[in-house]
Amino acid sequence: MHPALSGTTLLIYDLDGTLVDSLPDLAYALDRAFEQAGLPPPGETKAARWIGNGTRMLVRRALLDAGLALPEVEATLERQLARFTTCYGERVCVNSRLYPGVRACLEAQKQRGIRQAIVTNKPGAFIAPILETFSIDGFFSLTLGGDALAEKKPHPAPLLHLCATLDVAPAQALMVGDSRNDVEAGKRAGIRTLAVPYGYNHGEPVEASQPDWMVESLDQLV
Ligand SMILES: O=C(O)COP(=O)(O)O
Ligand SMILES: [Mg+2]
Repeated sequence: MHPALSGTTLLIYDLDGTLVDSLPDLAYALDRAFEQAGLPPPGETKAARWIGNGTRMLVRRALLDAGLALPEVEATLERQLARFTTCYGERVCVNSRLYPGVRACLEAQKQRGIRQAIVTNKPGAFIAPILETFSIDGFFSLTLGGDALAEKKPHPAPLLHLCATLDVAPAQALMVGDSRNDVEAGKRAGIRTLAVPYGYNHGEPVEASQPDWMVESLDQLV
């Protein structure tokens, strides 16, 4: 058994970039929303660097990249976010994929009796359609979206809220994520952290955040 699992009674997964490669559908929706606004579609490569702090931040970063001045960004942000939300809602999980090893990892923890949960910065409404598409919704005791609380990762509040709700001490939980937001949130919550290198971390290696462990894929937790 991987050493990160010893003493662990709750695995908290990040969603985008950790369990699911959601970039194709996120980028598609962003491109369509920008076309509707008469702006150039940013494309997948750029979108990959902007994912991680929720959809409002994704759209905000894209508007800034399109060359809009700050007051213009602030003035159009809500309308552009609404366009994006509609486009994404229509096609949440068409070209998204589960990463290799995810299903086996979920099965293995279930067998071990380790509870599993999701804390994502993406809005909660999008979680269920994605989990249902891959038939993995039954593995999780609880899921928490980025709009559930006032604070998002890297703030520790969502992780602490989840632990309190499930009555698990932070020291018995393990945060599994792809980005500095996950590692920082875990550290600030007193939760051990494990990171995967294949997701979206603003174009930087997640090792720089010094997670307690790195694994190439979640197969290593089987
Ligand atoms: O929607 C995002 O920006 C990222 O979501 P995540 O927290 O699941 O990586
Ligand atoms: Mg992520």
